[in-house]
Amino acid sequence: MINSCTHILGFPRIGKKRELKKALESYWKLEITQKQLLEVGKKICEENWKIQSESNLSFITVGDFSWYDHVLETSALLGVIPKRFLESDNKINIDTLFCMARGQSLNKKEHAACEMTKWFNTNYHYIVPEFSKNQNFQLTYNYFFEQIDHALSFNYKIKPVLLGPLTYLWLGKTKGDEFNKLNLIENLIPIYNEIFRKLKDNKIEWLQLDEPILALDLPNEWIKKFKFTYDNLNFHDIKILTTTYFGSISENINIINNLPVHGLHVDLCSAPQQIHSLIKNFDNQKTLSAGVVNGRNIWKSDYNKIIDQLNILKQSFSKNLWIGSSCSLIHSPVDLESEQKLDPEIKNWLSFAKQKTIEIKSIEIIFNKKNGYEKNLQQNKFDIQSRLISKKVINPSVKKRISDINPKFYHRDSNYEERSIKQKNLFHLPLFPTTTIGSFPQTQNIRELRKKLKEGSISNELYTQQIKEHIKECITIQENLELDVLVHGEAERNDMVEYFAEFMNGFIFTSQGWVQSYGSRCVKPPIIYGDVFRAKAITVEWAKYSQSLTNKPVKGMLTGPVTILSWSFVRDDQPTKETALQISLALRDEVLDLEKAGIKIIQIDEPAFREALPLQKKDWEEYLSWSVKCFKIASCGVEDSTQIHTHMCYSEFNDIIHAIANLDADVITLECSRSNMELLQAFENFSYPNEIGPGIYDIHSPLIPNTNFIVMQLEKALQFIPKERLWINPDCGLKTRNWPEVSKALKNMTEAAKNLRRQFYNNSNHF
Ligand SMILES: Nc1nc2c(c(=O)[nH]1)N[C@@H](CNc1ccc(C(=O)N[C@@H](CCC(=O)N[C@@H](CCC(=O)N[C@@H](CCC(=O)O)C(=O)O)C(=O)O)C(=O)O)cc1)CN2
Ligand code: MET
Ligand SMILES: [Zn+2]
Repeated sequence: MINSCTHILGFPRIGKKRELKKALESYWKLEITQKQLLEVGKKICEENWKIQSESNLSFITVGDFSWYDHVLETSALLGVIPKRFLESDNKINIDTLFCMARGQSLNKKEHAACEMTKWFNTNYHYIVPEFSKNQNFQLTYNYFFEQIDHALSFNYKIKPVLLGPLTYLWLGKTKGDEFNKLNLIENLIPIYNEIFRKLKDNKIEWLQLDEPILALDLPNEWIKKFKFTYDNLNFHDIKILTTTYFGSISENINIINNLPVHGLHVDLCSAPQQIHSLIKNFDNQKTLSAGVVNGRNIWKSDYNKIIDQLNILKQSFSKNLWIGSSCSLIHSPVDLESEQKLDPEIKNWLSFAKQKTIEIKSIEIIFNKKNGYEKNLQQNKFDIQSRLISKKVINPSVKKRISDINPKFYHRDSNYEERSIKQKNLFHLPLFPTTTIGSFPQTQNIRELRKKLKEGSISNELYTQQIKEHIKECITIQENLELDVLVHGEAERNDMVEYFAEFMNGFIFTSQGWVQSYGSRCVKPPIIYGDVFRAKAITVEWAKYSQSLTNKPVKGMLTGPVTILSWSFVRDDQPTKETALQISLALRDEVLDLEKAGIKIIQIDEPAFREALPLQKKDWEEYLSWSVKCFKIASCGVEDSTQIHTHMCYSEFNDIIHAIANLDADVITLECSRSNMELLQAFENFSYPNEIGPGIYDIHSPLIPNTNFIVMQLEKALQFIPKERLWINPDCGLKTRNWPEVSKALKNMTEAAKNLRRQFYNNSNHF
């Protein structure tokens, strides 16, 4: 019989009821002790291992838990702690991690948080390792080994997981001096060897070493370093499973064959076509782990399809063919059984992390025709079929509208130069107009109101009235701060994607389907199961009300099509771009309704625009062609004088600057404060034609930027952006901050704007 070990690449660590989130936030507020926090973490690990053990997986995956982020956890393990976060005794503990992630403002000096960015093409964010030129690596933080001891105390057969050395380096950034971080590999190898030795002491048989960068278009020097690195690693007889995910490794297969590792994991969900090159080229003496259960969506696996794939692989990999999840399950919600209110028909099509773990074992049973397999297979066939024939999915009138789209839908009447003149005459904004990105603090008070509305303990009328009070206060505060373009603050929104989805047909919502976004912050991605359309106006009443409170322009605030799509669980029964077009039309309806209601500035956020870019360049053009078109379908129906803003964050924009320009938004506001305005270089090199508001302070940290700092940031920005086209704003929405922080920070921001205007007015003949 085939040795088909079963395993997952990682399990969600937030807990079934977001226990970790709650514990972390209480700990940061000093409401619980560190001991209590550690206890919560321990319980979650135990629960996760129990799920894997009860599913009879061959291995229990250990080391996937982290307090804030697994890359940060790896930095701590390897001793990559920027000096500013080190105490005099050089000791590190979980508080060090939290300071790095959130910025340090203890009783001493304030230190900026480490940079945070998107994990490959997902909505998960990791803390970017910071390397100094003579970076010293050392094992100083023991938590990885503590997890292993903890798991071993239950006598589980475990498979620890660790980020591989090259992927770890790839994810980091050099700070200070410019140097090639790849050269650090030589210092890093001994530390990994020390880790392997310690694992050997624990009698570990297999180690999962994640090298997902093998699925990217890697520069040659990085490819070459794989052989060198792995030849110099001393695994101490531990078997290494090199894990890849989110794409195909076809291009790098020969490199992988030559590495002294014992197995390879591939993601057959994101890149099923690589199966052919694996059969042709992958060394069949090694173990192949087939990632067949999709960690990135919530649909029940189609066992028949998967068994077909496994049967193809069996012909070549008859000895060691493992069955696993495509990637870590951190990207899917924890447990479908927590959902009590889902439409039972649709619920039967779904599978969350716990169910996926069970699916992996079922697939193994079917594949090896073990006792009772037929019943399992029959039931699955029936469930898959029920979705295919369901009347809930298809809507002919949506299909008709899509076929009616013509080029007029995606072009503004005039080009930016002409539009900008009309807009300047309409708004009379000062030089360096100040604005914010949209959301203001989502206070406990606001969330409780919504909770009560959901439970039915307050009426819709009362809810609306109370939210209006919050909006009013928010507008007053912005007027007092002398901001130029106001927002309503998004108090009525649970989340920028979930909120819009709730008003569109074709979506359903979970009540506990949380997925970690960063640190303690989670999102509850909506599920797109059918054709999407907007039944009625979504934001118009709120926008009209907000605009009625002030003479300054209030931006209408929408989430863009690519972002709604990317931050939802999407259909796998039609091309993604088809779903994207449907969402674009729904948003176009909303944009036009806002304009009709007298809203003259409309922001369409696309923070996921870059994240959704395929990982391999060969797929970029196809993506960019439909994603740009979708944004334009949503935005281009308006008059020249209506100003379209967009906002993007947490990404590197350099490589897609052309596509960003093609969106033809009148104004773009960007996150770039944690990366110190670096990315503006691209906007200068390319001479980005429209207006830009580079985020001038980091809203994800509780630290308050002072006026001098902001002026400095603006001066940096002015090196890249002409003064006539520079806006001033924070780098993202303010919903995670509290009011005292926001008021102080924005006060300093508007002060900085005034300082700068004074400088320019003094130097100019016009004033
Ligand atoms: N979908 C999405 N992805 C994104 C972002 C985003 O905004 N949305 N932004 C970037 C990441 N940034 C993020 C910033 C903040 C939060 C965030 O604050 N999430 C909230 C949950 C937001 C939410 O849905 N809130 C619900 C409330 C859900 C809730 O916790 N309710 C409590 C009760 C209320 C209370 O007592 O606090 C409960 O049910 O127990 C609402 O407002 O209605 C959290 O983790 O705390 C998430 C991501 C990139 N990806
Ligand atoms: C993650 S981008 C956030 C944009 C949204 N308008 C906000 O201010 O929260
Ligand atoms: Zn943002």
